[in-house]
Amino acid sequence: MAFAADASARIRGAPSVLAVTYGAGALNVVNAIAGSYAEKAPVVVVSGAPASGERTGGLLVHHQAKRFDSQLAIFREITCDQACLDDPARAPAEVARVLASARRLSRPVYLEVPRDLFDAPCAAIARLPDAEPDAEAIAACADEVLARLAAARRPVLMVGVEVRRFGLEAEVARLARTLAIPVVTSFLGRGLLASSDAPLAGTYLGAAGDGAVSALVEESDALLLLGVIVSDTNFGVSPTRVDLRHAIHALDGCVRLSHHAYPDIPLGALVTALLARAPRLSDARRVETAHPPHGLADDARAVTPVDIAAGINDLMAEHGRFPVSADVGDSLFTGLDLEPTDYVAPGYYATMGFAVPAALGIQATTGRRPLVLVGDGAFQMTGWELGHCRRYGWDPIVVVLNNSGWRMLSAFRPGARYAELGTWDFAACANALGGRGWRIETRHDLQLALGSAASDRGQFHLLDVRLAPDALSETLRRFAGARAPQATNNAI
Ligand SMILES: Cc1ncc(Cc2c([C@H](C)O)sc(CCOP(=O)(O)OP(=O)(O)O)c2C)c(N)n1
Repeated sequence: MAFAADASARIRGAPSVLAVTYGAGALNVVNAIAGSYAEKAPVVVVSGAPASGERTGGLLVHHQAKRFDSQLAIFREITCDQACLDDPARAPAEVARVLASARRLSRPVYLEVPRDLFDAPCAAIARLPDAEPDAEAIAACADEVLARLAAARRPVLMVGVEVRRFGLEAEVARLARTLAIPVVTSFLGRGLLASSDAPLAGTYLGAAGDGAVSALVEESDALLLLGVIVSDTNFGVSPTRVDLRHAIHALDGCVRLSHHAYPDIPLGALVTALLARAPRLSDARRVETAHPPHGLADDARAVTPVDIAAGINDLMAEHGRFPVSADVGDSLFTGLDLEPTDYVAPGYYATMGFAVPAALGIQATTGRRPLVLVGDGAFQMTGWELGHCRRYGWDPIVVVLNNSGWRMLSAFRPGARYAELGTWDFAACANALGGRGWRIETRHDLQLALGSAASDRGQFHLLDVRLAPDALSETLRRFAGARAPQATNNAI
């Protein structure tokens, strides 16, 4: 359920809490929290630990892997702040410090509580005030950024995940409108500014994306990256296409310009300073990008990923926007063909198993009915969490892209036998888990199942969509084509 806590933090834009048991529980969430760290989801991990006296009793304690502090050492690597609350007198200040780090950096944190101290009395925990940034440094930084943009012939703004994590979308849309320079989103920032009138040109996917958007970014002589994680997936597998020496990169509270940097510049303070002095630099208009697919055909033809996107877009046009959680593999790329909606997906850390528990976290903490896009391989890992739905009244609509294998891997290495999974009958399993299962063979089946699921509340619906092994999304085809011929096993 660590993915559930992660998705809840993402979609609410606020920290979530994950309580785990020492050892087997805490170490079981390491992969998910590593993904939270990589993609800046502020999850507060609270773990039990051996009682103070047990550490000197001479016995190994059940769940202990190596040393008593091995777990803390592991979580130091995947959280931005930590505390072991073994002294009630110091605990309030330590918890306040750790929670302030989670808010300031939008990254996971770790609290460990010896089991004999869980109900030890201690003083109230005061919320630490946000640190005051240096106004002079921020002004100097904003002036230099704007001077760079004004001197450029082709300035471009790219917005990324931190704009969402720090709730800056409205301010950044205003900044984009004021500067009137072209704006694109990174892969992880997809959906940002979608409902604004900012001069948005689309989502940058490098060699795998829209050629006009890629040209805008790659030919820019002043690329302002606001809150963008510079990774291979965000830069379309080919970082060499973008010369970051000409870029201005604001991430993790630091602004880098070519070969120098301004430390301690919170993104919100930078955006405010830019807004206060931004001139109109161009006359860019919103670019009408290719409209997401609609109009799922009602016929007996086999389903393809673009049909799934069209069917979901039709459904949202009729029933309103669902929050969507997508897993890695072609689910992630099919999600790019959806109309803009709240969308959580591990687009950079790219772990499998995220989407189903993420959907449960969304419904548990927002009350909204989610829609899930997940491959058969990823469903095999965590799809069984759907068994919790009946007890809590959750009713996600789960679309399984069942192509009988790890198609994202075989797209890069055709014929790889390790990618073959056989065909599992997830529809039959759904009924046993307390939901309604649909075996989808044709586009008619898909249209019927989506409409029925949307009209039936109170139970989850699992649409087991049978796809041909070579039925890939256009984006995955381009991604696979974009990689060098000696593609590695690890797709992204
Ligand atoms: C926990 C885990 N293990 C392995 C991987 C590597 C991997 C991918 C990453 C990206 O390297 S994509 C992928 C296949 C996913 O199969 P499925 O869910 O059926 O989706 P599809 O058939 O659409 O590919 C794997 C195994 C991963 N991302 N996460």
